[in-house]
Amino acid sequence: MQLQQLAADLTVPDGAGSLAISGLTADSRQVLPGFLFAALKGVHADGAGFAVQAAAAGAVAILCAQDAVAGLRGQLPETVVLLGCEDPRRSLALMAARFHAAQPQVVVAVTGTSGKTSVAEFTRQIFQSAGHKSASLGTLGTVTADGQGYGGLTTPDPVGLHKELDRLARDHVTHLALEASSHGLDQHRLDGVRLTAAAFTNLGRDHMDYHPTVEDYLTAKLRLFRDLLPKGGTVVVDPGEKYADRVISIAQDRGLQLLTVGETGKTLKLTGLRPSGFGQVLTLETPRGNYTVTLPLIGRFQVSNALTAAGLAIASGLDTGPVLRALENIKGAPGRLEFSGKTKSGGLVVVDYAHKPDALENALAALRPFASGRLGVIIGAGGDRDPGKRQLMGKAAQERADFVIVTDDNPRSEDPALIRKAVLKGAPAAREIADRAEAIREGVRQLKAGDILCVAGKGHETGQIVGNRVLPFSDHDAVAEAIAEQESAMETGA
Ligand SMILES: CC(=O)N[C@H]1[C@@H](OP(=O)(O)OP(=O)(O)OC[C@H]2O[C@@H](n3ccc(=O)[nH]c3=O)[C@H](O)[C@@H]2O)O[C@H](CO)[C@@H](O)[C@@H]1O[C@H](C)C(=O)N[C@@H](C)C(=O)N[C@H](CCC(=O)O)C(=O)O
Ligand SMILES: Nc1ncnc2c1ncn2[C@@H]1O[C@H](COP(=O)(O)OP(=O)(O)OP(=O)(O)O)[C@@H](O)[C@H]1O
Ligand SMILES: N[C@H](CCC[C@H](N)C(=O)O)C(=O)O
Ligand SMILES: [Mg+2]
Repeated sequence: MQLQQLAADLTVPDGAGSLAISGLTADSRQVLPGFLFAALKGVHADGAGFAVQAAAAGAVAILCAQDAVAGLRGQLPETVVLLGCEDPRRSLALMAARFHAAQPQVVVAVTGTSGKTSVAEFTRQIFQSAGHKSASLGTLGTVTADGQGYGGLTTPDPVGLHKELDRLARDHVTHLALEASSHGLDQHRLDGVRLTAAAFTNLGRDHMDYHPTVEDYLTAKLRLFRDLLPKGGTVVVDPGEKYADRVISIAQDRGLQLLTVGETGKTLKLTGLRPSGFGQVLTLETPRGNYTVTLPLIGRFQVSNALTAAGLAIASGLDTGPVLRALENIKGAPGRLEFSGKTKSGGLVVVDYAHKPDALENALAALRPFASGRLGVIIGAGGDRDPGKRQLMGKAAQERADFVIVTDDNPRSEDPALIRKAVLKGAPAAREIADRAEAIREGVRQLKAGDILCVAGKGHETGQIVGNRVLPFSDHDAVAEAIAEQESAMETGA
């Protein structure tokens, strides 16, 4: 693609417009001959410091902040075109959207502290049930009816994201639901995505290592509604959620369509809710009539997630009746309150991805009614992530469970003992078992008939990040092994 097409909204230096660009990247290590390299200021490094390496690797153009142009000019060969701009992250994303131009016809996005993966997955399943070739994209990677692709970040970098949207569209995927993380929104990873509708789930404690204040965290999330959703788009929200008023006022100020769900919602108004076996029966008032829906999932929060997903599907043009019928066959996202095993003694083990205080409270509250005996939980906290949430997670676990085991999650570059210590501050009565597999074994050993054990924090993950190595680890596998070991010990009378 020619530089002038790629940089349609920027001033391209004289004579450089016809320069052919063969690819884009913000990582000098990924540059190939003919590439444009975007020099971005990051959390750890300044990309401008890698411009010389990028040029040596074959970059023919460099996108950078306007005030970096003069400094870089002297360091680079004359032939390398320097493209200064106000906001290089935004410009890179818009370029990526032009370079990888195809997108599914309908793209919806969801943001919030918890529930993004679940809402994106439910929305995909509803789209699919209406006969549309569909995908979801987020923490689980790309999920389609054919299976799951590799996942890294919740919201991929803009070049990777637009490449994936282009691939999906070429693969005839017409409907896509994607997760918008606060990091992704703040870093303009989603700019250039053509959205039909956007939803807000909730805002609780997370990522206070990255966002200086809750207001800053909320502001990042609100970008989805303020900057990314175009005029004519629909905002889906439960007005009863904390901070929903901020989302609604943006929708009103910008004249966006508003679709509200939940007890005080108008389009999908929840008028009744009762448990039924391992599910819940919802009664709903809608402009298309009243419905009774049996949701095959437990937990009040899954009701919110299901209604938000239904709202996104309706905002995308699907009919209310079939959308609500589709909820009756919805499957929970992998690793979210997922049944993982049953011990011979009659205890149940559930794997859940709660790794923030609110999520943990909600997951344990959802399980409590099903525990005729004790409710136990295994928790840890990730390294290189918001340290302030650790003690609060410990506290939530101690308050809501009958026994707590504190173990390692993904320590990353941190000392795992110090992470556990912070969690234990909130749960002084907990047992500490560093090794996650051993913690799960011990949790399983504790189970008697009617007890439930919730293994929290890692959900669908298949690795444990220790330092910069990813060691194979799956909570589901560890649970299966612990149950099998216990059974063979019982058989041999050990
Ligand atoms: C803190 C954070 O979000 N960092 C993201 C950010 O990196 P950065 O720009 O700050 O990186 P940096 O290391 O400071 O480097 C600055 C620039 O120099 C470049 N560089 C660096 C070294 C080199 O040799 N050459 C080179 O060109 C880098 O490519 C980068 O462009 O932009 C990168 C590209 O988009 C992301 O990969 C990276 O995610 C890191 C790996 C990460 O761990 N992010 C997590 C916290 C994250 O984003 N999580 C969210 C939230 C999850 C949720 O709760 O839902 C997610 O969406 O997954
Ligand atoms: N609407 C909700 N409100 C509160 N907690 C929720 C909600 N939905 C899910 N949870 C809890 O949060 C955990 C993570 O859910 P999910 O993966 O859907 O959220 P997410 O926003 O995608 O999280 P992440 O940002 O880590 O990707 C679940 O396992 C559950 O414990
Ligand atoms: N998307 C989340 C994943 C956290 C998963 C948890 N197991 C941990 O490592 O903290 C994050 O990047 O904060
Ligand atoms: Mg997610």
